[in-house]
Amino acid sequence: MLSDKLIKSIIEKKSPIVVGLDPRFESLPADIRTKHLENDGSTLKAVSNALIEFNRGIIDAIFDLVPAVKPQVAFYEQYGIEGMIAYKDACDYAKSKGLIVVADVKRGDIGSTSKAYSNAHLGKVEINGEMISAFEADFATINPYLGNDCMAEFMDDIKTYEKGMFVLVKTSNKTSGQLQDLKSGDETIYEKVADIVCQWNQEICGETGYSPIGAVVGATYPEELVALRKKMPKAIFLVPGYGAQGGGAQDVLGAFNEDGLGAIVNNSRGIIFAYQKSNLDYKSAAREAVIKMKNDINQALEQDQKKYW
Ligand SMILES: O=c1ccn([C@@H]2O[C@H](COP(=O)(O)O)[C@@H](O)[C@H]2O)c(=O)[nH]1
Repeated sequence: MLSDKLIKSIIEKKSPIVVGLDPRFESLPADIRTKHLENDGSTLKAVSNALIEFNRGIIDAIFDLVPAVKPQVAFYEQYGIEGMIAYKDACDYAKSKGLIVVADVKRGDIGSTSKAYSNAHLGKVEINGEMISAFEADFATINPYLGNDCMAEFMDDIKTYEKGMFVLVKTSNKTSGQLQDLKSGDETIYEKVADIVCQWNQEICGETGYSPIGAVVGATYPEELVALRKKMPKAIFLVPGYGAQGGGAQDVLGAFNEDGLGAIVNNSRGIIFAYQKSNLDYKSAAREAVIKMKNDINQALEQDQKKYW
Protein backbone atom coordinates (compact mmCIF):
# COMPACT_ATOMS: atom_id res chain seq x y z
CA MET A 1 0.00 0.00 0.00
CA LEU A 2 1.29 3.49 -0.85
CA SER A 3 1.12 4.69 2.77
CA ASP A 4 3.48 1.84 3.74
CA LYS A 5 5.84 2.73 0.91
CA LEU A 6 5.92 6.36 2.06
CA ILE A 7 6.41 5.49 5.74
CA LYS A 8 9.18 3.00 4.88
CA SER A 9 10.94 5.56 2.69
CA ILE A 10 10.69 8.20 5.47
CA ILE A 11 12.32 5.72 7.86
CA GLU A 12 14.98 4.60 5.38
CA LYS A 13 16.01 8.18 4.57
CA LYS A 14 15.42 9.38 8.16
CA SER A 15 13.65 12.28 6.56
CA PRO A 16 9.98 13.30 7.00
CA ILE A 17 10.38 15.91 4.30
CA VAL A 18 8.79 16.62 0.93
CA VAL A 19 10.41 19.10 -1.44
CA GLY A 20 7.92 21.35 -3.22
CA LEU A 21 8.63 21.79 -6.92
CA ASP A 22 7.06 25.24 -7.33
CA PRO A 23 9.34 26.95 -9.88
CA ARG A 24 8.82 30.59 -10.83
CA PHE A 25 10.56 31.46 -14.13
CA GLU A 26 11.65 34.89 -12.85
CA SER A 27 13.35 33.27 -9.85
CA LEU A 28 15.35 30.68 -11.79
CA PRO A 29 19.14 31.15 -12.02
CA ALA A 30 20.02 33.72 -14.71
CA ASP A 31 22.10 31.28 -16.78
CA ILE A 32 19.15 28.88 -17.16
CA ARG A 33 16.75 31.68 -18.11
CA THR A 34 19.18 33.25 -20.61
CA LYS A 35 20.02 29.94 -22.28
CA HIS A 36 16.39 29.01 -22.94
CA LEU A 37 15.33 32.52 -23.98
CA GLU A 38 18.18 32.50 -26.51
CA ASN A 39 17.18 29.05 -27.77
CA ASP A 40 13.42 29.59 -28.05
CA GLY A 41 12.82 33.36 -27.74
CA SER A 42 10.27 34.86 -25.36
CA THR A 43 7.93 31.89 -25.60
CA LEU A 44 6.04 29.47 -23.40
CA LYS A 45 8.32 26.74 -24.76
CA ALA A 46 11.41 28.59 -23.52
CA VAL A 47 9.89 28.79 -20.04
CA SER A 48 8.86 25.14 -20.12
CA ASN A 49 12.35 23.99 -21.10
CA ALA A 50 13.87 26.19 -18.40
CA LEU A 51 11.52 24.68 -15.77
CA ILE A 52 12.46 21.18 -16.92
CA GLU A 53 16.19 21.86 -16.63
CA PHE A 54 15.79 23.55 -13.24
CA ASN A 55 13.55 20.81 -11.76
CA ARG A 56 15.82 18.03 -12.96
CA GLY A 57 18.74 19.79 -11.28
CA ILE A 58 16.80 20.08 -8.01
CA ILE A 59 15.71 16.42 -8.16
CA ASP A 60 19.28 15.27 -8.87
CA ALA A 61 20.45 17.28 -5.85
CA ILE A 62 17.93 15.96 -3.31
CA PHE A 63 16.53 12.57 -4.42
CA ASP A 64 18.69 10.57 -2.00
CA LEU A 65 17.72 12.78 0.96
CA VAL A 66 13.91 12.83 0.87
CA PRO A 67 11.11 10.36 0.16
CA ALA A 68 8.92 12.63 -1.95
CA VAL A 69 8.44 15.74 -4.05
CA LYS A 70 5.31 17.84 -4.43
CA PRO A 71 4.92 19.68 -7.73
CA GLN A 72 2.26 22.39 -7.41
CA VAL A 73 0.39 22.29 -10.72
CA ALA A 74 -0.44 26.03 -10.71
CA PHE A 75 3.17 26.95 -11.40
CA TYR A 76 3.03 24.88 -14.60
CA GLU A 77 -0.57 25.42 -15.67
CA GLN A 78 0.01 29.20 -15.93
CA TYR A 79 2.20 28.45 -18.97
CA GLY A 80 -0.51 26.41 -20.71
CA ILE A 81 0.24 23.19 -22.58
CA GLU A 82 3.99 23.87 -22.54
CA GLY A 83 3.86 24.34 -18.78
CA MET A 84 2.02 21.04 -18.37
CA ILE A 85 4.78 19.31 -20.36
CA ALA A 86 7.19 20.57 -17.69
CA TYR A 87 4.76 19.38 -14.98
CA LYS A 88 4.68 15.88 -16.46
CA ASP A 89 8.44 15.86 -16.76
CA ALA A 90 8.73 16.77 -13.06
CA CYS A 91 6.45 13.83 -12.13
CA ASP A 92 8.18 11.34 -14.45
CA TYR A 93 11.75 12.38 -13.65
CA ALA A 94 11.09 12.28 -9.90
CA LYS A 95 9.61 8.79 -10.23
CA SER A 96 12.60 7.64 -12.29
CA LYS A 97 14.75 8.62 -9.28
CA GLY A 98 12.62 6.54 -6.91
CA LEU A 99 10.72 9.46 -5.40
CA ILE A 100 7.05 9.44 -4.43
CA VAL A 101 5.14 12.19 -6.25
CA VAL A 102 2.46 14.23 -4.49
CA ALA A 103 0.48 16.08 -7.15
CA ASP A 104 -0.66 19.31 -5.49
CA VAL A 105 -3.70 19.75 -7.71
CA LYS A 106 -6.39 20.42 -5.06
CA ARG A 107 -9.11 18.76 -7.11
CA GLY A 108 -12.72 17.90 -6.27
CA ASP A 109 -16.00 18.39 -8.16
CA ILE A 110 -19.31 16.64 -8.68
CA GLY A 111 -18.77 12.88 -8.66
CA SER A 112 -18.53 12.26 -12.40
CA THR A 113 -16.08 15.15 -12.85
CA SER A 114 -14.02 14.06 -9.84
CA LYS A 115 -13.66 10.70 -11.58
CA ALA A 116 -12.11 12.46 -14.60
CA TYR A 117 -9.69 14.31 -12.28
CA SER A 118 -8.81 11.00 -10.67
CA ASN A 119 -8.22 9.39 -14.08
CA ALA A 120 -5.85 12.24 -14.98
CA HIS A 121 -3.71 12.24 -11.84
CA LEU A 122 -4.02 8.83 -10.15
CA GLY A 123 -5.72 6.39 -12.50
CA LYS A 124 -5.83 5.79 -16.22
CA VAL A 125 -8.01 6.78 -19.18
CA GLU A 126 -9.47 4.24 -21.56
CA ILE A 127 -8.59 4.79 -25.22
CA ASN A 128 -9.94 2.25 -27.66
CA GLY A 129 -9.93 -0.47 -25.02
CA GLU A 130 -6.45 0.33 -23.71
CA MET A 131 -5.84 1.83 -20.28
CA ILE A 132 -3.33 4.70 -20.48
CA SER A 133 -1.81 6.88 -17.74
CA ALA A 134 -1.80 10.65 -18.20
CA PHE A 135 0.18 12.25 -15.35
CA GLU A 136 0.61 9.26 -13.03
CA ALA A 137 1.35 10.86 -9.68
CA ASP A 138 1.22 8.81 -6.45
CA PHE A 139 -0.82 11.07 -4.17
CA ALA A 140 -3.11 13.94 -5.16
CA THR A 141 -4.34 16.74 -2.91
CA ILE A 142 -8.14 16.88 -2.73
CA ASN A 143 -10.51 19.76 -1.98
CA PRO A 144 -13.35 18.38 0.19
CA TYR A 145 -15.76 21.29 -0.34
CA LEU A 146 -18.16 19.36 -2.57
CA GLY A 147 -18.65 16.58 -0.04
CA ASN A 148 -18.05 12.93 0.61
CA ASP A 149 -19.36 11.34 -2.60
CA CYS A 150 -17.14 13.60 -4.72
CA MET A 151 -14.04 12.70 -2.71
CA ALA A 152 -15.09 9.05 -2.85
CA GLU A 153 -14.62 9.08 -6.64
CA PHE A 154 -10.86 8.98 -6.07
CA MET A 155 -11.11 5.83 -3.95
CA ASP A 156 -11.44 3.31 -6.80
CA ASP A 157 -8.15 4.41 -8.33
CA ILE A 158 -6.50 4.56 -4.92
CA LYS A 159 -7.43 0.91 -4.37
CA THR A 160 -6.82 -0.31 -7.95
CA TYR A 161 -3.51 1.43 -8.58
CA GLU A 162 -2.14 1.71 -5.01
CA LYS A 163 -2.39 5.49 -4.88
CA GLY A 164 -3.32 7.95 -2.15
CA MET A 165 -4.75 11.37 -1.43
CA PHE A 166 -4.27 14.20 1.01
CA VAL A 167 -7.54 15.91 1.89
CA LEU A 168 -7.40 19.63 2.74
CA VAL A 169 -8.37 19.71 6.42
CA LYS A 170 -6.82 22.86 7.94
CA THR A 171 -4.84 24.83 5.38
CA SER A 172 -1.79 26.97 6.16
CA ASN A 173 -2.97 30.30 4.76
CA LYS A 174 -3.85 33.29 6.96
CA THR A 175 -7.59 33.29 6.21
CA SER A 176 -8.09 29.52 6.32
CA GLY A 177 -10.27 30.02 9.40
CA GLN A 178 -12.79 32.14 7.53
CA LEU A 179 -14.67 29.00 6.46
CA GLN A 180 -12.72 26.11 7.96
CA ASP A 181 -13.08 27.34 11.57
CA LEU A 182 -16.84 27.95 11.35
CA LYS A 183 -18.84 25.87 13.79
CA SER A 184 -21.37 23.32 12.67
CA GLY A 185 -22.96 21.90 15.81
CA ASP A 186 -20.17 21.16 18.29
CA GLU A 187 -17.43 20.94 15.70
CA THR A 188 -15.64 23.22 13.29
CA ILE A 189 -15.86 22.55 9.58
CA TYR A 190 -12.25 21.36 9.53
CA GLU A 191 -13.02 18.90 12.35
CA LYS A 192 -15.94 17.59 10.29
CA VAL A 193 -13.55 17.03 7.37
CA ALA A 194 -11.18 15.26 9.78
CA ASP A 195 -14.08 12.96 10.77
CA ILE A 196 -14.52 12.00 7.11
CA VAL A 197 -10.79 11.29 6.78
CA CYS A 198 -11.05 9.08 9.91
CA GLN A 199 -13.92 7.11 8.39
CA TRP A 200 -11.85 6.41 5.28
CA ASN A 201 -8.86 5.48 7.43
CA GLN A 202 -11.04 2.69 8.86
CA GLU A 203 -11.81 1.50 5.34
CA ILE A 204 -8.25 1.41 4.03
CA CYS A 205 -5.09 1.15 6.12
CA GLY A 206 -1.64 -0.35 5.58
CA GLU A 207 0.53 -2.71 7.62
CA THR A 208 2.44 0.24 9.12
CA GLY A 209 -0.83 1.44 10.67
CA TYR A 210 -1.10 4.37 8.29
CA SER A 211 -3.71 4.91 5.61
CA PRO A 212 -3.21 6.21 2.07
CA ILE A 213 -5.94 8.75 2.86
CA GLY A 214 -4.01 11.57 4.51
CA ALA A 215 -4.73 15.10 5.64
CA VAL A 216 -3.27 18.51 4.79
CA VAL A 217 -2.73 20.51 7.98
CA GLY A 218 -0.64 23.71 7.98
CA ALA A 219 2.55 24.19 10.00
CA THR A 220 1.22 27.68 10.70
CA TYR A 221 -1.45 26.23 13.04
CA PRO A 222 0.56 24.24 15.64
CA GLU A 223 -2.28 23.96 18.19
CA GLU A 224 -4.70 22.62 15.60
CA LEU A 225 -1.98 20.20 14.46
CA VAL A 226 -1.82 18.70 17.96
CA ALA A 227 -5.60 18.34 18.25
CA LEU A 228 -6.00 16.94 14.73
CA ARG A 229 -3.17 14.46 15.29
CA LYS A 230 -5.14 12.99 18.20
CA LYS A 231 -8.30 12.91 16.11
CA MET A 232 -6.78 11.20 13.04
CA PRO A 233 -4.09 8.80 14.35
CA LYS A 234 -3.96 6.72 11.15
CA ALA A 235 -3.74 9.61 8.69
CA ILE A 236 -0.41 10.76 7.31
CA PHE A 237 -0.27 14.55 7.59
CA LEU A 238 1.08 16.59 4.69
CA VAL A 239 2.27 19.73 6.45
CA PRO A 240 2.85 22.84 4.27
CA GLY A 241 3.80 26.24 5.65
CA TYR A 242 7.37 25.46 6.75
CA GLY A 243 9.95 28.09 5.83
CA ALA A 244 8.63 30.91 3.67
CA GLN A 245 5.22 30.93 5.41
CA GLY A 246 6.81 31.12 8.86
CA GLY A 247 6.54 27.56 10.21
CA GLY A 248 9.59 26.00 11.89
CA ALA A 249 10.68 22.70 13.42
CA GLN A 250 8.97 23.34 16.78
CA ASP A 251 5.68 24.18 15.04
CA VAL A 252 5.45 20.86 13.19
CA LEU A 253 6.10 18.58 16.18
CA GLY A 254 2.38 18.20 16.83
CA ALA A 255 1.95 16.63 13.38
CA PHE A 256 3.87 13.51 14.48
CA ASN A 257 2.44 10.62 16.42
CA GLU A 258 4.19 9.37 19.56
CA ASP A 259 5.93 6.79 17.32
CA GLY A 260 7.74 9.70 15.60
CA LEU A 261 5.98 8.98 12.33
CA GLY A 262 2.84 10.06 10.52
CA ALA A 263 3.87 13.39 9.02
CA ILE A 264 5.67 14.71 6.01
CA VAL A 265 6.63 18.39 6.06
CA ASN A 266 6.71 20.37 2.82
CA ASN A 267 9.09 23.17 1.97
CA SER A 268 9.03 24.64 -1.54
CA ARG A 269 10.56 28.13 -1.89
CA GLY A 270 12.87 27.64 1.11
CA ILE A 271 14.60 24.79 -0.70
CA ILE A 272 14.39 25.33 -4.43
CA PHE A 273 15.33 29.02 -4.19
CA ALA A 274 17.80 28.64 -1.30
CA TYR A 275 20.56 29.70 -3.71
CA GLN A 276 19.25 33.27 -3.60
CA LYS A 277 20.43 33.56 0.03
CA SER A 278 23.68 31.64 -0.46
CA ASN A 279 26.97 31.69 -2.34
CA LEU A 280 26.34 28.16 -3.60
CA ASP A 281 24.94 27.14 -6.97
CA TYR A 282 21.22 26.34 -6.93
CA LYS A 283 21.62 22.56 -6.68
CA SER A 284 24.16 22.64 -3.83
CA ALA A 285 22.11 25.29 -2.01
CA ALA A 286 18.94 23.16 -2.30
CA ARG A 287 20.81 20.14 -0.95
CA GLU A 288 22.20 22.18 1.97
CA ALA A 289 18.72 23.52 2.74
CA VAL A 290 17.24 20.01 2.83
CA ILE A 291 20.03 18.79 5.12
CA LYS A 292 19.45 21.75 7.47
CA MET A 293 15.67 21.20 7.52
CA LYS A 294 16.19 17.48 8.16
CA ASN A 295 18.60 18.17 11.03
CA ASP A 296 16.30 20.82 12.55
CA ILE A 297 13.23 18.55 12.47
CA ASN A 298 15.12 15.47 13.68
CA GLN A 299 16.66 17.46 16.54
CA ALA A 300 13.25 18.80 17.57
CA LEU A 301 11.75 15.29 17.39
CA GLU A 302 14.58 13.93 19.53
CA GLN A 303 14.07 16.63 22.17
CA ASP A 304 10.35 15.80 22.13
CA GLN A 305 11.21 12.10 22.51
CA LYS A 306 9.44 11.33 19.28
CA LYS A 307 12.40 10.48 17.06
CA TYR A 308 11.79 7.09 15.39
CA TRP A 309 15.32 6.33 14.14
O1 LIG B 1 -2.60 24.54 3.18
C1 LIG B 1 -1.83 24.53 2.23
C2 LIG B 1 -1.95 23.64 1.18
C3 LIG B 1 -1.01 23.65 0.19
N1 LIG B 1 0.01 24.54 0.18
C4 LIG B 1 1.00 24.46 -0.92
O2 LIG B 1 2.26 24.13 -0.37
C5 LIG B 1 3.30 24.87 -1.00
C6 LIG B 1 3.96 25.79 -0.01
O3 LIG B 1 5.01 26.50 -0.60
P1 LIG B 1 6.13 27.31 0.25
O4 LIG B 1 6.97 27.96 -0.79
O5 LIG B 1 6.88 26.29 1.06
O6 LIG B 1 5.39 28.28 1.08
C7 LIG B 1 2.63 25.59 -2.16
O7 LIG B 1 2.68 24.72 -3.28
C8 LIG B 1 1.21 25.75 -1.71
O8 LIG B 1 0.30 25.82 -2.78
C9 LIG B 1 0.12 25.43 1.20
O9 LIG B 1 1.06 26.27 1.25
N2 LIG B 1 -0.80 25.40 2.21
